[in-house]
Amino acid sequence: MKEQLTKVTAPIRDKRFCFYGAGSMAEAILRGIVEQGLAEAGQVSVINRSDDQRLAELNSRYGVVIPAGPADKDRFLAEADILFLCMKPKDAEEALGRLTGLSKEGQLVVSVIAGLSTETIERLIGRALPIVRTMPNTSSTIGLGATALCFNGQVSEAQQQLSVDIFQAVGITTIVEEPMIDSVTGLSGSGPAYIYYVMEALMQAGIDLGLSPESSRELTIQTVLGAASMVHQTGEEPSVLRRKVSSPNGTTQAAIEVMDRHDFTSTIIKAVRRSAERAREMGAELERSTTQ
Ligand SMILES: NC(=O)C1=CN([C@@H]2O[C@H](COP(=O)(O)OP(=O)(O)OC[C@H]3O[C@@H](n4cnc5c(N)ncnc54)[C@H](O)[C@@H]3O)[C@@H](O)[C@H]2O)C=CC1
Ligand SMILES: O=C(O)[C@@H]1CCC=N1
Repeated sequence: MKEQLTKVTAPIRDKRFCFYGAGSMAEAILRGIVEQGLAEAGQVSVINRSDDQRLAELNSRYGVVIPAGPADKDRFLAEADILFLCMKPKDAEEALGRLTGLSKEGQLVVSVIAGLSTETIERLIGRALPIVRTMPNTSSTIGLGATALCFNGQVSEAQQQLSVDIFQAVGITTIVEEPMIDSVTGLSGSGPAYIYYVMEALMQAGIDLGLSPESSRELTIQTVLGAASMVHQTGEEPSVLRRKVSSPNGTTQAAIEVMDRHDFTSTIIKAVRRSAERAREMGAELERSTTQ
């Protein structure tokens, strides 16, 4: 893996961005672009299938451009210099089919769709285009996202840098080879949900032990925030920090022994592997269903 440490340097003033799909990932990224000053809101358009209220909401929050009617949707798609594919995998075939005949030479396509390969995107659109496949996560919403990117052969160096700049506006970025995107999906794409799941369990445990729901919630949040920040700020390995919490024959050791007896580590590893495998399956299903 090659780390990308480049931070956003200059605003992009000469490009039009279009978000095709207006859900949580689209909002996370467009918010970063606008609020970090990477582009003016007037350079960013967003379209979805049918929920006009959702588009109005995005317009009022960030000032981004929304369509006045169906003709605008096609115009935004056709005129975009950078087109973000932000629909669910199940909607990709229909949505990408609409781009055939609309997409223009050299238009940069940036996909966040889990499982969908650059090759399948190119085939569904029906022409050779520069395509960036990414796997961000929902923490992009608050600028703490983790995004992996890979590029097909048509993406120029300037377009690679531009893509990195965009995702740097909402967190950290890493460039990987395309097969690794599925692994990233298993780790950091789905990862926030694993941590939320652990938090749900911790909160429940606190309540079971007699704490109020409010106290249990606050203590859980601060514990997770503090632990992640400790790893980040001290640079120490989690295993080292864990040992510092664990006194011999003390309370932490007693808890970890319970986790070990229930295969905590191997359960997490299996879960991440299954998520990555599911991403591959989803890609293969899409490939199969769209070539029949
Ligand atoms: N939610 C997450 O944690 C992550 C999601 N992803 C990927 O991001 C993509 C989007 O996910 P979410 O934002 O969570 O989904 P979402 O369900 O919140 O949003 C999907 C959007 O696509 C639009 N859409 C669907 N079909 C369309 C069509 N034919 N034309 C125009 N718009 C259409 C919908 O109207 C909706 O606005 C998915 O492919 C997912 O794999 C990637 C990383 C993390
Ligand atoms: O669950 C999913 O399929 C998407 C991809 C990564 C996170 N959420």
